[in-house]
Amino acid sequence: MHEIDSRRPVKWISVPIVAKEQLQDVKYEKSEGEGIAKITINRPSKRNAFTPRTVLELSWCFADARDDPKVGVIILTGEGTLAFCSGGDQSVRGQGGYVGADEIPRLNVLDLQIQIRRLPKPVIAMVAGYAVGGGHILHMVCDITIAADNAVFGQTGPKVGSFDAGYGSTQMARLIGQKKAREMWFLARMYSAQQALDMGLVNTVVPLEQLEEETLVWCREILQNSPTAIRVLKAALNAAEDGHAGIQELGGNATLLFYLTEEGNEGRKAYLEKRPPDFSKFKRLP
Ligand SMILES: CC(C)(COP(=O)(O)OP(=O)(O)OC[C@H]1O[C@@H](n2cnc3c(N)ncnc32)[C@H](O)[C@@H]1OP(=O)(O)O)[C@@H](O)C(=O)NCCC(=O)NCCSC(=O)CCC(=O)c1ccccc1C(=O)O
Repeated sequence: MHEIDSRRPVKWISVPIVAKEQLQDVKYEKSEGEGIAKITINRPSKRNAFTPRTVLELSWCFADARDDPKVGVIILTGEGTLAFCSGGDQSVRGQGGYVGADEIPRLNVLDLQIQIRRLPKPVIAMVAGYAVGGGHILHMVCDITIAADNAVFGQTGPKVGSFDAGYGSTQMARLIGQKKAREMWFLARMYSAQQALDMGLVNTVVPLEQLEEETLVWCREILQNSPTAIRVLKAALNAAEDGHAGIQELGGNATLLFYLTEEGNEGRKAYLEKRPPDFSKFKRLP
């Protein structure tokens, strides 16, 4: 039998990181003088269906919005009035996932869902037209959904041979309850904006022509409130449902806040000054 030498030396090859490129499938905008970022899926001829490339571009934009200290709230939307997003682009679906230029099959929208969920700023889905399949899940993982009166919501997975057994199922059940979630997935029906509002799937419904105006009102109201309070509340609401990952997210916020205190800095300073830390002046509050 051929012996494998598991102690053989390794050869490390330096790998260049691909730099971010021009956006093709997504529009990324920021409001002048205000802390609002808008990310728009820009494939209206495909009802804003996403490919691996679209998802990658969305991820770049969300990362930028996360890192920009001037941004306090992010809008996710779709180009045009016919669709927010119609889910994975079935024309690039291959064996084992959606296939892009690199020919690797991916389900990278799952990473995007996590990125939105964990982003420490509110993400508002601004939905006109269809939010179906993976597009429906994207709006569900956003913190708030503002729907136009022409919005249509639904899961098509069981019709096209797909399903999301992650947030697409569990978060849906948290939002609308187990019975309704089973109905939505098993029957794969479409629901109007009003029905979605009645189920607790969206926060409000407004006339299509007022969609952006109303979304901006919500954004501006959020921006008037404490960013740290909102950040920790988002993490707390996630933590109750996300197990260890949720606690880690909430815990990260506690560490961040501690790093901002004199007590937290005393430990760091003492280490760098090669002296014992003096925590005696810090109160032990009840
Ligand atoms: C959205 C519709 C109901 C809109 O209907 P209508 O307004 O009549 O427009 P059409 O004429 O049907 O469409 C116009 C044009 O767009 C093309 N198109 C629309 N949607 C898609 C799509 N998803 N993929 C590819 N192409 C699409 C359509 O073919 C037309 O093109 P022409 O060339 O003009 O003919 C309706 O379009 C519709 O039902 N669309 C399909 C919805 C759907 O089934 N989506 C896929 C669901 S499965 C999914 O999203 C999986 C996602 C995923 O990656 C995933 C993986 C792992 C775990 C979880 C997930 C996850 O779900 O997130």
